[in-house]
Order: sequence, then C-alpha cells, then structure tokens
Amino acid sequence: MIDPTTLDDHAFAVWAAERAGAVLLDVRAGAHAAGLEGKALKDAGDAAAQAELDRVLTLHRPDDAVLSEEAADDKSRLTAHRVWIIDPLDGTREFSEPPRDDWAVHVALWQDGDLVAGAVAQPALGETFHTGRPSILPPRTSERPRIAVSRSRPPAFVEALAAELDAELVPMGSAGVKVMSVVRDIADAYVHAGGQYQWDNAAPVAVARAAGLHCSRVDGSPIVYNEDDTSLPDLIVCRPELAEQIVDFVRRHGTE
Ligand SMILES: Nc1ncnc2c1ncn2[C@@H]1O[C@H](COP(=O)(O)O)[C@@H](OP(=O)(O)O)[C@H]1O
Ligand SMILES: [Mg+2]
Repeated sequence: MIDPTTLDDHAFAVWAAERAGAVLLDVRAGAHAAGLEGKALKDAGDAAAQAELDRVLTLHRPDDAVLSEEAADDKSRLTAHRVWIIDPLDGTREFSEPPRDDWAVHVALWQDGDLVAGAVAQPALGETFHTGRPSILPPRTSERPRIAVSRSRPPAFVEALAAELDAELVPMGSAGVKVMSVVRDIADAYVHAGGQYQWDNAAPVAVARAAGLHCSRVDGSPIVYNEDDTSLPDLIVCRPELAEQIVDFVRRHGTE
C-alpha cells in the first residue's frame, strides 16, 4: 500500500490521477448493469472522479487550493501559493463510448506563478505520463508531420495548416490524450483553438514541457495558468522544430 503522505508532488499527482482512473474504470465496467449510457454515463464518470480527487486532495493536501472543472471556482486560489488544477475526466464524450480509450485524468500543480508538477493518466491504456520521470521524446518516426486535432471540434484553420505543412490530421478525443500523443510520437503536434479551459491543458502542458516539447498559445505567447478567467481557448504543443512554422501560419492566417 502506498502512503500518500510520503509522496512528493510529482508522485502524489500520479497517485491521485490513478486513483480517479481506477474509479472511472469501475464506473465503465458497471455501466451496462446500471443502465448507464450517453449523458448519464458521462455524468456518472465526472461525478465519481471528482469525488475521488476531492477526497484525496482534502485529506492529503489540505492547505492547497483547487481549480477543478467539476467544482465551483473558489477565488481564494488567486492569492494561494499552491493550486491543484484538475480535470477529473477529460474526453468525457469518448469515455461514454466504450471501448474507446482516448480519455484521461489530469492532475497539475501550479505554484507561485508556474506549473511545477503534473500527471496525465490514460486509465484505459494502463499508462500515466508525468513530470516525476519526464518522458524522453522518441526520435521522430514520421517524415510527414501528424497533427492531432479534436474529433468533435477541430479548429477551422487546421485543414489549411495541414495543406501548407503537407501534414496529416489525426482526430482523437481528450486534450490530454492529444498532448500525450505528441509525447509518445503518435503525433508531432497538437493544435487547438476556439475554446478550452485551464483544466483541459494544465497537466498535459506540464508533462509536455518536461519532455522538452514546445508549448504556447497559438500566437506563440506563453501559456499562463491560475488566471482569474478559467478560459484558455487555444494552444500549440509540438516538437520544437515545428513550432516556428505553425506559429507563423497562425500569425499570417488567424484562427478563423
Ligand atoms: N470549442 C470548445 N469550447 C470549450 N471546450 C472545448 C472546446 N473544444 C474542446 N473543448 C474541451 O477540451 C477537452 C478536449 O476536447 P476534444 O476531445 O474535443 O479535443 C474537452 O474537455 P472535457 O472532456 O473535460 O469536457 C472539451 O470539453
Ligand atoms: Mg477537459
């Protein structure tokens, strides 16, 4: 048994994300018997994972603030030194479509101005990517760039971007899964615009930065967390050698 009081913040993020992941796998395994599907399954997953993360954070990190997709925004986070930014279930739509595995649990820690730890669990794969043991970026295996995009809400400009870069678009669910696809050399870039929130990308960006990937807003500016406004509508995560081309494209064409 792991004693979470002995874990550093990196290991605690992993432990908490995997706890929530185990709860989500249980919800999915019992969904058929419980008559849960569609929106009811999404809601059950969101609620169960939020309850588990709330429980472990309250118990083991009682002095820290929390910003969660599934809880009211407690503005005391704006003056706190340490804020956990969590998305208990990212890729909710895909979670509700078994046997899809492109959904994730995000647990990040922001401290005094920046992200300092993060874990992205992909429970259906049995894998967790995190800042405690940063991934070593594998050599790029595809000559042609592969750009991961939202399955359901890809930004309007990605077709034109792909044409200019002679890139292939790879649709998948969950911001965390798409960022990890770049870490894992399944894609070379993830480009998003049009809407997203801090919890959708904080933990993925913490993990991607630790692996040496470029992470920025689509205009090339730094991504800033624990802002008052929870909206963080666009980002680029990519292999460093692609960053200039992608940012340059957006500067010339905008995101429409
Ligand atoms: N245009 C948009 N506006 C608001 N949120 C968006 C969005 N596009 C994507 N997202 C959010 O970003 C996450 C990844 O989306 P996608 O799978 O489409 O790439 C999802 O989080 P949740 O599953 O936590 O709701 C989704 O709600
Ligand atoms: Mg999300």
